[in-house]
Order: sequence, then structure tokens, then C-alpha cells
Amino acid sequence: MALKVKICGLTTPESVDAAVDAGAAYLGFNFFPRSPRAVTLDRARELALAVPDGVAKVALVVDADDAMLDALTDAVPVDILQLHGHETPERVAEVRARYGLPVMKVVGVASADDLPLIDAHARVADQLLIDAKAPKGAVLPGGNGVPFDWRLIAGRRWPLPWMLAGGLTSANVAEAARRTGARQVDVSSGVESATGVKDPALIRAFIEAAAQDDVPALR
Ligand SMILES: O=C(O)c1ccccc1NCC(=O)[C@H](O)[C@H](O)COP(=O)(O)O
Repeated sequence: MALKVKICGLTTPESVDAAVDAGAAYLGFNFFPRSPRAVTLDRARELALAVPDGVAKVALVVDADDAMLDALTDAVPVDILQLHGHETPERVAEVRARYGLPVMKVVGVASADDLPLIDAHARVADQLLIDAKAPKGAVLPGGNGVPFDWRLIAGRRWPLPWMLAGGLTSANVAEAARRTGARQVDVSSGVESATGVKDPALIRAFIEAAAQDDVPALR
């Protein structure tokens, strides 16, 4: 069965249309001000209103306070909040309760020491996004286009939906899914022609490659 795909960091109507037409299940809008993929609330609202029913609109925030989340959820019709910072399990639970929206918590992985945090968030979040931890000195906490060692999570399962991210491209997405057992994948840099510039042809190629994943997971 085809993998469910999230295209993250969309900033233009053209890239939203390309992702929707190609069959993306989730579209990510980035509200981290320092990101080259950041959108304003007005821009995000305009983009989100054009998304058809059945495609989930995901708001990516980094250690956002309630004021920021109040403004975001008032202005933009989003379906899922993606917490991409150092939010604790307690903060995840608080955000879920306050906004009544599903929360996808991101956990960065670089070594086996990072795995217990996945289990902690699995108890409170609605979804997990298992991403590469940002390299030392990186300016951005995500969207760095680097994979992590997939063997770290091979064979592991969690009792909630989860996505794999980090350095995925049309060339490696099917293998990444086979190696990890992921049924959902997230991509940003791998569908860009330059940092922050989504390429419709790369979006289509990625989603086509994710649809080819009909090989059982390697154990
Ligand atoms: O993409 C960004 O600029 C970004 C900035 C701050 C926090 C998170 C960010 N991206 C998060 C994502 O969901 C990416 O899709 C994920 O990290 C994978 O990125 P990539 O390795 O570039 O495919």
C-alpha cells in the first residue's frame, strides 16, 4: 500500500496545488520565524483555505507559547499542530487540551539515547514524527535534509500513527520505509530546487516513489 506523504514547508499556491494533485495526505505550513520556509498567518490562511477536504493541514511550530498558538489557531484553519521544539510531554498534553486539535510531536533521533523520549511522547501525542536530530551548529531544528541511522528504529512499533522524516528523497523513500516499517513519511528539502523553494516536479516524483512502496518491511 502507498505510503501516506506529508509535504512540509509549503509557501506558495503552486506548491500546494502540486502536492494536493500528486496525492499528499498532509500539507505542512511552517510558523518558525527563522525558517526559510516560514509563512505569515495571512499567507497561511490564504493557502489553507484552498486545500480540499481530506487533506490535513499541519501547522509546524517550535516551542510556541499560548499567545502564538491562540493567534495561529484563530487565523488559520489547521487540522493538526506539529510541535517541533523542546516541548515536554506535559506541554503536549496541555496544547491538546487547550486547542482541541490533534498534536503531532516531533522527536529528533541521532542515537539510541534519544529513543526513550519517543516512548514518553507516545503516551500523550496523537501522532509522532521521528526526524533526524539537527546537526550540531545547525540554525534550524528541522528541515536540514539529513537522514539518521534508520537501524535505530528498525522493528520498533508505537501504539499511534507515526511518520519518518529526515533527508528523504524520491531515491531513498521506499528503502527508508522498508528499513524502518514507516507507513507515513515527511519531506521538505528533498522536494526543493533551492532552500525554501519547493519544486512541483520533485513533489510529484517523491509522491510517486512513495506510492511504489509495496514491499514488506525488512526485519
Ligand atoms: O523546515 C524547516 O525550515 C524547519 C524549521 C524549523 C523547524 C522544523 C523545520 N522543518 C521540519 C519538518 O517537518 C521537515 O519536513 C523535517 O524536518 C524533514 O526535513 P528534511 O530533512 O529537509 O526533509
